[in-house]
Amino acid sequence: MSERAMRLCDGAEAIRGDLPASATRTVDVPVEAGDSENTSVNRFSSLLQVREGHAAALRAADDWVLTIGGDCGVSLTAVEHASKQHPGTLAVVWLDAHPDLHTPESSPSGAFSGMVLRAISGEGAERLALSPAVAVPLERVVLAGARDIDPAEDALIRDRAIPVLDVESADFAVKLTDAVRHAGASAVYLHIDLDVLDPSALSGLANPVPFGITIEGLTAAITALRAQFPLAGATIAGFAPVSPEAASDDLSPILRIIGALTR
Ligand SMILES: NC(=[NH2+])NCCC[C@H](N)C(=O)O
Repeated sequence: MSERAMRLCDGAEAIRGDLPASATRTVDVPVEAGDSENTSVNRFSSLLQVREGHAAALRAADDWVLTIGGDCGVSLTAVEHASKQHPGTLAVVWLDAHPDLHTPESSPSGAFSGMVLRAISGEGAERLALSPAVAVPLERVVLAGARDIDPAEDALIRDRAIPVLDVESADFAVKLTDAVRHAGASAVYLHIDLDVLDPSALSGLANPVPFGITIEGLTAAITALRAQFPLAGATIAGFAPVSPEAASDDLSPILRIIGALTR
């Protein structure tokens, strides 16, 4: 396993340790890197395998589900599940330093984590992109906190007029609820890559990007959204602590985010 993958596993495990065991299910991720199967997507075979295990775990759920990653890729199957409960009316709010809007062809890295939102919209990566019945089209996507944007993503954002909200703006929470309402959604899926946070808020970020949101700003935005829209599901991804000690220092801010989602 790569060092990055190991840190993401340790991070998920650390969060799990603080959650009620009866409400938690674990989806195993293969330790071997997996094969690209002649696609331009790294670890393609492993992604399909995790997708299957994740879908099976979600089928057993009878309420909305909080998926803890891992990297952002976990939102693919999680949003698919939520979209089945809200066909044609789900909005996705992508709180992330990255838009993750690549196709395999435009991706600079081949990492699926940089393609997952495009796949959720039903475009891009073949055999991973959601089918038309459950895809959430880009008209119902709101980006918040994206500030590490590749040129191909920037072109798509302009071309399809996808809203990109500045998390440092004083009325961020109001702009966010307005944007979701404008998308005509009746329920919202909240994807949170922890790198949406300012690097000063959390030490366990794989790729910290300056000028992110504070914990207070993030929890206030979550609370504002939940006051106006039913939550269809949520993801917390990208927790990559360098050591178990470092992980425990970060748990209190992460538990505050989980509190805002569930309380
Ligand atoms: N959500 C994330 N951490 N995404 C990382 C994506 C980085 C870069 N844009 C890529 O596609 O490789």
